[in-house]
Amino acid sequence: MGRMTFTETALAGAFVIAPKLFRDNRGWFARTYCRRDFEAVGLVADWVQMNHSMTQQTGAIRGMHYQKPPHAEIKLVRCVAGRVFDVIIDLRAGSPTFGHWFGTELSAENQQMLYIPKGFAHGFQTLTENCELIYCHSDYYTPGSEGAVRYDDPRISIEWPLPAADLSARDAAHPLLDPSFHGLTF
Ligand SMILES: Cc1cn([C@H]2C[C@H](O)[C@@H](COP(=O)(O)OP(=O)(O)O[C@H]3O[C@@H](C)C(=O)[C@@H](O)[C@H]3O)O2)c(=O)[nH]c1=O
Repeated sequence: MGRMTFTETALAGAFVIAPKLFRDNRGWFARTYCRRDFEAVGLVADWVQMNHSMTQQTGAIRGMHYQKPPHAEIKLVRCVAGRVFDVIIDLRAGSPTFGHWFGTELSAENQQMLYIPKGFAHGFQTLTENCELIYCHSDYYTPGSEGAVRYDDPRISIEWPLPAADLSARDAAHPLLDPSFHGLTF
């Protein structure tokens, strides 16, 4: 049976997932989600929405986004064209890694996915032109519940691989984290 491999990151509950590619003369086939396989490692999510984005320019950053409770969501992210540096920030109140970030390369070539639990902000920087990401979400898009951390917030200090380019006006203008912010509680 072709199982994907799950590797927990330094941020507990967040996993890099590598699907097994079944290669043959035509190309390959891969299972990208299986409730049974996910449940076997304790990951339980009911996906209610899927999103797809395309980002043209190399170096572009989208993020760092989350939805506030009660609309906090689990996300599963995969890159299906190009290469991105995908980043999450642990914003869970009381987490031993609160405020820490983790980044990993997701690409159409490595077909890896990032499983992002509730309580994390997420974003990415494109490493090539024309990057496409596909997301599964466990909650509905709820505009009034959006939260964000600015990509260059000094309290987090994400090391982006390239100079930042082509942010949305909204992403460029997120306020810095308030010193009184001690995380999201559920
Ligand atoms: C996320 C989202 C956006 N939209 C609309 C709002 C807006 O007019 C347009 C573009 O939205 P944004 O500028 O928020 O797109 P973007 O900056 O790509 O937002 C995404 O960023 C990455 C990092 C994530 O993690 C995603 O969950 C999502 O927040 O699409 C929806 O209708 N449904 C959705 O689920």
